[in-house]
Formats: sequence, structure tokens, C-alpha cells
Amino acid sequence: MSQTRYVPKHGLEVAEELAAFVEGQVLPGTGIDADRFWSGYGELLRDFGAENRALLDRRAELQGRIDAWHKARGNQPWDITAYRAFLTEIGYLVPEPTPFAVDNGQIDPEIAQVAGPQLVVPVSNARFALNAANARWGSLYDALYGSDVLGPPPPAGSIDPARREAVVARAAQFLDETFPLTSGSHAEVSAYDADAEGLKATVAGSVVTLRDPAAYVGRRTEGGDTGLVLRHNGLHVELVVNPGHPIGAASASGLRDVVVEAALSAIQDCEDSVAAVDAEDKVAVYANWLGLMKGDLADSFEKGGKTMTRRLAGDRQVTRPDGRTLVLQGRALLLVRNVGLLMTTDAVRLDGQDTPEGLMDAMVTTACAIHDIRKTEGPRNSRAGAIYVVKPKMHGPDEAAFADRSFTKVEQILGLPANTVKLGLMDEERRTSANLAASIHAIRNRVFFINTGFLDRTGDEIHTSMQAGAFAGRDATRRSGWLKAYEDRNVLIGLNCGLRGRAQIGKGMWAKPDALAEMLGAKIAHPQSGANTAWVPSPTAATLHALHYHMVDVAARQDELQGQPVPDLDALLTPALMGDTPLPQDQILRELDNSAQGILGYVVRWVDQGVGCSKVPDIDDVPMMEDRATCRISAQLLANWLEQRLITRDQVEDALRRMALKVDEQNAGDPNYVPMAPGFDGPAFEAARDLVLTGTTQPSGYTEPELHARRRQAKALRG
Ligand SMILES: CC(=O)SCCNC(=O)CCNC(=O)[C@H](O)C(C)(C)COP(=O)(O)OP(=O)(O)OC[C@H]1O[C@@H](n2cnc3c(N)ncnc32)[C@H](O)[C@@H]1OP(=O)(O)O
Ligand SMILES: O=CC(=O)O
Ligand SMILES: [Mg+2]
Repeated sequence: MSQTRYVPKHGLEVAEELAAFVEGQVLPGTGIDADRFWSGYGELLRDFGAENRALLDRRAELQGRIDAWHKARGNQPWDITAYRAFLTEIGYLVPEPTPFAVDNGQIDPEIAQVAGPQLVVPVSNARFALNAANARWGSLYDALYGSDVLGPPPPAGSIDPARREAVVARAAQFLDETFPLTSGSHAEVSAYDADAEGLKATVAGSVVTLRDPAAYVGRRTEGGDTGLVLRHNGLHVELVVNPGHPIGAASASGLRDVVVEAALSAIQDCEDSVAAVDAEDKVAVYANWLGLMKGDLADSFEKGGKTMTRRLAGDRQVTRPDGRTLVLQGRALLLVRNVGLLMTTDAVRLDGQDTPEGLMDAMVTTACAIHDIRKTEGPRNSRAGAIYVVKPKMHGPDEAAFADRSFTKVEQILGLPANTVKLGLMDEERRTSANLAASIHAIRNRVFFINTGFLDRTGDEIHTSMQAGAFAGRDATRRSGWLKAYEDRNVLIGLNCGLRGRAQIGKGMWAKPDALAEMLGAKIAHPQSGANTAWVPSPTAATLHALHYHMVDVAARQDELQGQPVPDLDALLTPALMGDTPLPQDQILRELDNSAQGILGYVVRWVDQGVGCSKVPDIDDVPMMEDRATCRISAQLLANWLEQRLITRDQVEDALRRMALKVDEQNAGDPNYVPMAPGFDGPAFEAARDLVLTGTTQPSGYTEPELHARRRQAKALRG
């Protein structure tokens, strides 16, 4: 890693590459000059830097008191009444606000009105980031053919006629369920067409129409394709007819694909799925976001032996039955996830000190997005003129209020109307879940989502009650009552705060990226719960999850739920401890190995290669999405078991070494991979070990302090 060189800017020391990026690429075209930007940034740091530190101190103080309370109680039985009284006394629980409704201004329909999948992507990876933006539309034929939904996926590039038939039949089933014909099945259609009266399908020689004729929206053409566009629950579906195409030719109707509106929104992530530890990395992350906001991001790469260049998709022009044109967005509505309050950065220094990274993200990602909201031609990200920032890992209403005020300041500096920046509240720390209404209230004029980030939330669950006893294992911790209370409360509190029709109530990530058959069975629970969005890890998952929003009318579900009683805090606050029924030793050792493997498999690519999100096979070789939040869970679980003497340091060391050998083997095909064995002394292995051994003292159990330090070490060692 090269030594950071600084340039002075209005009392700040700014890393040269960041200054050059901001002044050379971000500011031109925004009407903001460099002096205004840097002097405003200095004010932001002076106004909010000390408060940021104080909020972190408050987290540590509360955690210290909670730890001491549990220790002092020793083996006394769990007493929720005493615990709640204690949490109230120390200010962990705050009074509920009087009933209110959010008033968040102009919000795009993808957020406020239409329910559908939300894709998340590491913005550091331009190829993926572009793919995510273009995942607004997904081929159902491709998703069914290439995933495990219809059985084990065939080899890439293969053509399996039996599978093709199964794909066509499954897609027809979806069409029959979503767009039934007046008679017959889509599987029997021998011709599709449309006229001013709507869709016409020929079944057994007779022309039939849709049972709901209004579901036909219009027609578009592209190359040899005719797209017949339908709409259901606000989501569009295109029947792509092209008898000249090999797949269309194989079907009597010429249908060659069913393209569904999939990722309505996509989070371009600067946080837990990226590894950005210095000015150089941060500029790379920001540059992709800027390209997305300007609309000119492109990436060239090799695929299938060919070089291809990926760019942002254009809008889709549809001719309505009455001849008028309807423009459908070609891209997902893009949101940007900033980092939280914890980390500081040496990319901008004030008074010789590193400064909050979250404030840098606030300034730079907002400034980049000005290019979108000032656009006068071409596709715009936000037609409502909003900038959507997802703010993670906030602990309670004071931190939410801090985010609100700091973005007000950013808006003033950048000359934006108040509340242009909308905030997505990640409900992923326990103090936020326990004070959710007050946290929403703190950002009521800009909140655009509340999302249950259950992965971080599980890590915080363990860390907060580290001294209460031993947690009951990874799955049992998730199955227990707190999680249900957390998920249910989030929906009902969101509805009570007036989010319906104004903001998203979101559910968490599907963390088994290749197990999409299982996802298709399970993730319908999200819209059924009243959530109008939920996270998916890939465009294929978005395409398949979109089907759930046709099966469930979320708005109607929200109407049913509105006003239902919110589950009490008791369940939320009761930790999932093993209690008197400890896990059998073999299960403990198996979970130890599994967690050690997950940590190592993730950390080794983070630290040595700067990859922030990986697909890591678990101990049963099921590929899992690992990011900083899943790593936090594994590290916290092992730290808890060590602290509660279920396992020993020697057992941890032994498991890490055995699993390091397995992870080395799993990565043997990667020419850039640096094995951890036999030395077990490189920065990656050390990071994994430290995450477990120091897990009780890492702030809130977060993994980023250790990961950042070790990545910087690896960069310095290896360049
Ligand atoms: C707790 C939390 O905070 S969760 C949020 C953070 N997590 C995420 O953002 C997960 C995002 N997903 C990912 O990063 C990836 O899907 C991983 C790491 C899980 C798997 O990555 P890989 O092993 O490379 O995926 P795989 O080989 O199956 O697929 C690669 C293809 O899918 C595409 N793809 C995979 N994930 C995504 C994505 N999230 N967005 C866009 N495209 C994607 C790639 O562009 C690539 O297609 P291409 O060759 O046409 O470019
Ligand atoms: O950010 C999401 C989570 O689950 O954590
Ligand atoms: Mg999270």
C-alpha cells in the first residue's frame, strides 16, 4: 500500500486521489466549486465529528452496563421484568413517541407504491453493479433453466431439450396463475397477438382473451422480438414472441421468453459487501457510484471466450392500445448504502486525526447523485428528484437523529432542498429494534425504508447478551422468539408510522445464493408478512422472487395487518440462551468447525484480495453468501461459547487450523490465492483468529476494525 499523500483543503488534509476525484470528476457539472465543497466538509466534520465519537462512547457505556448487570446476576433465573426496568433506567429503552405518520416528501413509485424484490450488490464491482442496475428485467426462461428450481442446474452453455420443456411448462403455469385466459391454458396457445381491445391468444383454434383485459398494457418491438406487455400487482411481464428465434420456433405460439419486472430497486453497497480500507479503495467505490449516477458507467470483461462491454440499459418504450407511448424504466431504482458510524478514514484528516468514514460517504455519495437529479435528458434514476441513502448499523433514535441532522448539513453544503436525501433505516441493531418507532420518528421527514437486516441483528443479539449465558447455536438462535417478535414488530410498527404507500417495509437477504428452489418455497413468507420488498443476492434470485409479488397482493396484506397489536417487547428482549438444555458436545464441535470455516473462507478473500462478499461453501458444501454481517454472527457465536466456557482457546485454534486447510483446498484453483497453511501466520489467518478471540471486546462485535487493519497490513506486505 502506498503512503497516503495529502493536499491541504480549507483546514483539512485530503488524500490526493480523493481530492483529484472530487474536483476532477464529481464536482464538474454540479455547480458546486471545490472551495464550497471542502470548506463545507470541514464544517460538517467540526459540527458532527465530536458527536459521532460521543455516540460510539454511549454504545460502549451501555454495553458495559449490560455486561455488568448480567455478570452481577450470576445464575439467577431470567427475569424479564427486572431486565426491562434496568434497560429503561440506563436509557437503552426510551419512551415511545406519540403516534405520528411519516411525511417523507416525493418518493419514487418503486419504493412507495409497487412491491417487488430489492437486489443488493457490492458497488466496488462494476460488472456486477451494472448487472444489478439492469436487473430490473429478468428472463424467467433463463432463471428457470440455469437455477436449481427445476432440478440440479445443467452445465453452463448446455442445451437440454427436456429441461427446456420443463421451463416452458413452468413459465406457462406462472402465466396461468397470474394472467389467466378466458379459456384454456397458456401452455396450449398457438398464437399470441394484440389489438386495440387487448391481448388475443389462440387456443384450440379459438381466439380467447385475458380474464382481466385491463392487464394488457401494450406492445413493443426490439429486433425480431414482439413484446406483449402485461401488468399485475403493479409489476410488468413481457411475453416475448419471435417465431424466428430457435426457442420461439420450438413453440407453437412463437413465445421465446417470459421477461418479468424483477429488481425494482437495487442497493449499490459501499458497506458490508465491499472491502474498502483506504483512499484508493474508497475512490474506486465512489467512481462506480458516480458512473451509475451520471449514466456512463461501462465495464469490459471476458465471458464465454469473448470480450463484452456492459452498460446501463435504456428505458422501454411501449405503445399502448390507444397508440400513446408508455415509458417503462429499464433500470432498477438505485439506492446507495453508506457505511455506519463506527469507522474512521485516513482519506480525510482534521487536526491530525482520521475522520468519520460515514460523513465522507454522506458528502461524496450525495454529491455524485446530484448528476442524476440535475439530468435534463436521458433516463434518470429518480424521477422524484430524490437521493436514496441506506444508513446501516444505527443504534437507536439518537443515532438516527444524528444521521438526519448530518444529512441536513450535507444538503445545505451542496445546495440541495431540505430532505432531498431520503434515508433507509436498517433495523439491524437491537437498540433500534427495541426503540423502532422513536428511531423512525427521528427521520420521519426522509425515511424511505425500514429493513430487517436479520444478519447483523443476530450478531448484535449475541454481542449484547454476551454475558447472559451461552447462546443456543446459530440456527436455534434464529428460530427462537426474539426473531419472530423482531420481524413482526418491524412490519406493524412501520404500518403504524404510516409507511404504507410512502415507504418500504423490507425483509432481509436470502443468503444461500445457489439454493433458489428453496428460496422459491420459503421467501414468499416475506410478502405474506406484509413486507413490500425483500433482499436478494443476484439478478436470477430477483427474477424468481418477483413471482412471489404476483402471488401475494402486499397492499391488501398490509390493509389486513394495519392496526393489529404490536408484539410486546418481552419476546424481543429475551435472548436465545441454551439454558438448562445444553447442546450435545458433537453438535458444539460441528458448529465450531462450521463457523471457523465460514470465517476463514470469507476473511481470506477479504484480507488478501480485497473481496468484500463471497460465496463460501459451508461445512456441508452448501454455498453461502458471506459478508461482514454473517462473519459477525460466526465470530460472535464462537466468542460467546469461549466466554461461557463451552469451548476452549485450544479447540478454537485447532478448528481454525483444520478449516484453514479445507479453505486452502477449496481455493486451490485460484491463481491469486495465498494459502494459510502451513504457517497459519499470515494476516488473513490472524484476522480470523482475532475475530474470535477478541470478539467480546470488538465494538458491538463488529468485524470491520479487525478486517480493515489486516487488509491494510496485507496491502502493505503484498502491494
Ligand atoms: C447482510 C447484508 O448486508 S447482505 C447484503 C450484502 N450482500 C450482497 O450484496 C450480496 C451480493 N451478491 C454477491 O456479491 C454475489 O452474488 C455472491 C458473492 C454472493 C456470489 O458471487 P459469484 O460467486 O461471483 O456469483 P455467480 O458465479 O453465481 O454469478 C456471477 C454472475 O451473476 C451476476 N451476479 C451475481 N450477484 C450479483 C449481484 N448481486 N448483482 C448483480 N449481478 C450479480 C454476476 O454479474 C455474474 O454474471 P456476469 O458473468 O454476467 O457478470
Ligand atoms: O444488512 C443486512 C443484514 O442482515 O445485516
Ligand atoms: Mg447489515
